[in-house]
Amino acid sequence: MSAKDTQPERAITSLLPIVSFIKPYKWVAALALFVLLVTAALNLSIGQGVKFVIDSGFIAGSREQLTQAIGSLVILISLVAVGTFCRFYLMSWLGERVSADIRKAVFNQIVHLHPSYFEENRSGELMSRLTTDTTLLQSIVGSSFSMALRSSLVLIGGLIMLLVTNLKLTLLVIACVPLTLVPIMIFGKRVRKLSENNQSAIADISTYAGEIIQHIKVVQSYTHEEKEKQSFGGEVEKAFGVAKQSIKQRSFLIAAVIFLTFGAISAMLWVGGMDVLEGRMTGGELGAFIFYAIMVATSVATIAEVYGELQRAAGAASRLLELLKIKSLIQNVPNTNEMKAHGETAISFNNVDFYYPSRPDSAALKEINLNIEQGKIVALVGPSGAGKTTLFELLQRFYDPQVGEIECRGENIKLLSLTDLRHSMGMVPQHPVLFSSDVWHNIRYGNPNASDEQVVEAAKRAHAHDFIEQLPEGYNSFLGEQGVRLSGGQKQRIAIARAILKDPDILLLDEATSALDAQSEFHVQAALNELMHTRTTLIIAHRLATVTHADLIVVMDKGQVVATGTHQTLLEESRLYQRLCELQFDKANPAPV
Ligand SMILES: Nc1ncnc2c1ncn2[C@@H]1O[C@H](COP(=O)(O)OP(=O)(O)OP(=O)(O)O)[C@@H](O)[C@H]1O
Repeated sequence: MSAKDTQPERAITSLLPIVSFIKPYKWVAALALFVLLVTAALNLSIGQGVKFVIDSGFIAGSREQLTQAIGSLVILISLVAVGTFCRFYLMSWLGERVSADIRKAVFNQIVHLHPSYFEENRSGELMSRLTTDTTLLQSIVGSSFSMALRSSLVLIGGLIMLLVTNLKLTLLVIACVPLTLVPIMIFGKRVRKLSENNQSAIADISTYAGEIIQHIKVVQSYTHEEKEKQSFGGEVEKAFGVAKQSIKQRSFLIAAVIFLTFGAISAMLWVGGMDVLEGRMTGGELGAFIFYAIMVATSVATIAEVYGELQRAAGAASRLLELLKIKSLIQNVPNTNEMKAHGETAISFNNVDFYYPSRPDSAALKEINLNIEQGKIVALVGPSGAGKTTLFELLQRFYDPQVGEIECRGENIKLLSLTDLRHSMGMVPQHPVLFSSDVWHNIRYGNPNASDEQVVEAAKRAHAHDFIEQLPEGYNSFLGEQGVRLSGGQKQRIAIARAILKDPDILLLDEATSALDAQSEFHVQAALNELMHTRTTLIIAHRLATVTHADLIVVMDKGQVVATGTHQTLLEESRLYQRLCELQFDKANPAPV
């Protein structure tokens, strides 16, 4: 979201929905508010203590009364200290608790969102919402809000006490209040706008750095280090520029408030001092008055400072709540149907047209009609960009087609529960994803309830057990980002073991054996054969040699199915298939007939 999208009037009110996150802890919040009220009252009563100390102690010249007055003051201050401890603890606890809950809610929301959402929104920006934005809210609930409330209470109480103590001086103070409010309004608004720009500039930085770190080898092999340093430097400087403007406005805000409030106090001291000299008020009254005036001034200053923070948090809150409001485009229907027991047709595509949301004008799939029988091996072949992967994406309901329907065992997949549908399918992608965790975790991802024995058994069937045993710590070795490096074929076999453990009815293979050497290919192919056994299998075949024995080969081109048949029939009937074969097979390596 850009700063432009946020309407100024949404400022503080956009924090309101946070209340629903505080609700579960309403007793903690109520107790914290009660303590806050009591300490604010106690704070104010210190002023009376000051008056008592001056008038009864110093002016009256009585040692006894001075001791008594100081004693009461110490008790008061002790109570304030205890109250402050409780307030601080409860409020901070609430802040941490609420931000933890918001973080969880945001993450829970993100994992269910439709994949196309992530194409439109950069991961760096989402990360910054999870971390920076929630941290801002934590400081709001945990401290800024209580500071604002406490200061408001002290401000009101202080003004009342001022009125009680001396009307004329109070009017002087009150006349100065609008003077302090004007800069708060002007600068506060600017601060809020700039802070939002700042947030999104920081999100840009982290996205940029994340991408470079992820692709560091490409950067180094093209020797683009200097260029990337410059570009990143540019991004950082841009963020600094925005931050600088924001700092300037905030500094102006604070300086103006301090100057104006303390200027007013000086004026008041002068007027009050004159009154004491002329006997119109006691020294204690002036002491108490100054005490209250300082409290009022600091409250106004605190509110001014916190107001800017509240505005920043309002931006964060509106971004987070916007994210929480997004409905996944892929949803379960209210009453999902049970997936039928095995039928003759495992999967069928009926007149399916599909356009990616980012390319609404060009069909990625057009008029797809396809029947895939139970237990058969079906290969999808065709030039790059033909729509093979897209077919897999639709099957798993990462996207829904705009026209036509897809059936799984005779049931429209939109009417099945997403969990049942995805449970029935196992995907082995071309570039398997490993998590930064050990081998156990990575294989067990296919079935979190699997025992160690079952994991090892799956690894053996995937021809992965031997190389896993040779890793530095065997099955306990860390894979993924920070872990040991695995070869493409090894990663593929871990992914196959994962799929074996999932034991799906329908297997989706994005075959990647073309990238492997003969030895790895042999192992991966053997593992795949083990996996395909007794299942309905769809293979995206990049190398025709591996699928010549498929029960059905589907030839795709430009989003359409242009021919279907066996290797032999297609060799006779499909020009495109012939051409693909000619490109891949030669005399030394002839096509099987
Ligand atoms: N997320 C996406 N958003 C927009 N267009 C996409 C997206 N993914 C794929 N496409 C486009 O859809 C078309 C089909 O792509 P798809 O990945 O299904 O082809 P493919 O046959 O699997 O190709 P390859 O063999 O190279 O993997 C292509 O034109 C591609 O550019």
